[in-house]
Amino acid sequence: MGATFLLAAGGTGGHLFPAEALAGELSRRGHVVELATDHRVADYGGDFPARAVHIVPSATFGDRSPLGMLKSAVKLTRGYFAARALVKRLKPNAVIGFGGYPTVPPLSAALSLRVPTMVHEANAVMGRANRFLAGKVTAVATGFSETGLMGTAGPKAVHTGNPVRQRVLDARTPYQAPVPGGVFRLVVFGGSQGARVFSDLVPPAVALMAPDLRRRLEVVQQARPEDAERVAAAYAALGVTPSIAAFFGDLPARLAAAHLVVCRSGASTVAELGVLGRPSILVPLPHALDNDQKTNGQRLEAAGGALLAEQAGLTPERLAALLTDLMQAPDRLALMADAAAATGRADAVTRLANLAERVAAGSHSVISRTTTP
Ligand SMILES: CC(=O)N[C@H]1[C@@H](OP(=O)(O)OP(=O)(O)OC[C@H]2O[C@@H](n3ccc(=O)[nH]c3=O)[C@H](O)[C@@H]2O)O[C@H](CO)[C@@H](O)[C@@H]1O
Repeated sequence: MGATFLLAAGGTGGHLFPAEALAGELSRRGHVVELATDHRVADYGGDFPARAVHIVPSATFGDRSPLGMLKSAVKLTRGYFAARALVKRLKPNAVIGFGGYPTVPPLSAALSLRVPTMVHEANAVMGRANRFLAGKVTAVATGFSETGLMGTAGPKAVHTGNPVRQRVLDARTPYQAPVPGGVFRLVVFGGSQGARVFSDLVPPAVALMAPDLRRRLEVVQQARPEDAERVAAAYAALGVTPSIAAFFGDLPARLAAAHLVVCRSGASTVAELGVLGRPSILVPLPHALDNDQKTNGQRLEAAGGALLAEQAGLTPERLAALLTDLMQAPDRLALMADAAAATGRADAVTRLANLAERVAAGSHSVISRTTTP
C-alpha cells in the first residue's frame, strides 16, 4: 500500500515547482500527496497533483519593530497549531519541506509529533527557513552538490539535484545552433514573478545592435503586466514583434526553442537550463540576503554553460555587446549549450523520490549518507 506524504512549500514558483515534480513522481508510485502552502498557490499551483491543498498561516520576521515581531510570532504560533492538527488528521508517513517561511509550521509540527521529515534546498546557498530546520530533520536533500556541506546539514545531506517539472523533461531536444543570417530566437524572463530590469534593459540594448542582427531577432519576453505595453511599444519602434506575457505557461518549450536565454538565476531556472542544455546570460537577483542567485549562476558559469552579468554593471551598451558577440558566434553558443547540458540532472526527481520513500520508511539514517560528487 502507498504511503502518505505531506509536502510543504512556499507559494512561489521557485519553491512550488520542485515540490510539484516530486508530487508527480510520488503519485506515479502509488503514494498519496497533500500540499501545505500559502495563498500564493493560486498563481503557481494550478498543475499541482495533490489530493488536497491546505493553506497554513505563517510569517517572517521581516518587520523588526516590536509590534511587527509580535504579530509574526502570533501568526507563526497559529500556523504551528493549525499544522499540528493537520498532521494529526492526515497521519503522513513523512513531511517534506521545500524552503520558504510557510514550511516552518508544518515541519515544526511534524518534528514535535515525531513524524519523519526532510527538507529540500534548491539553491547553492541554504535559505533561512531550511537553515533553521536542517539540524532537526531526518534528511536534507540538496539541489547543488556544495550546499549540503554547509552548517548543520552536513552529515545528513544527500545531493539529489533539483527536480524539474514534467513539462521540462518533455521539452528536451538537442540544441540547434543559429544559422548565420537566419532567425535568432531570444528568450528573456525574470523568474516566476518576472523582473522589471529586463523591461528596462533589453529593448534599449536591442536598439543599439546593428540593424542586420536586429532583423534576425525573434523575441519572447516576460514582462510584468504594468510594463507590457511600453516593452511592446519599444520593440515595435525597432521593427521587432515580440511575444510578451506576464507568465508563460509553456516556458519550457520556449526555452527549448531558444538560441539564447537572458534570465535571472533562481534554482529552478538554472536546473532547467541544465536539463534542456541551453546557453544563457544570467543576471542574478541583486541584494538577496544570501546572494543565492549569484552562487547558483556562478556554478553554471564555472561549468561553461552561461555568462554571468551582474545587474549593477549591466548597461544597455554592455548587454548589446554581449548579445552581438554571442549572436555572431554560433559555435561558442553550441559549446555553451553542451556545457550547460553536462550540468543537467534529469534523474533528480527519481533520486529525490527514492530518498523520500527511505525517509518515510524510517530507513534513512545519518550514517547511510550517500552524497555524490
Ligand atoms: C525573488 C525571489 O525570492 N526569488 C527566489 C525564487 O525565485 P523564482 O520563483 O523566480 O525562482 P526559480 O528560478 O527557481 O523558478 C522560476 C520558475 O518559473 C518558471 N517560469 C518563469 C517565467 C515564466 O514566464 N514561466 C515559467 O514557467 C521557470 O521555468 C522556473 O521553473 O525562488 C528561487 C528558488 O528557491 C530562488 O533562487 C530565488 O532567489
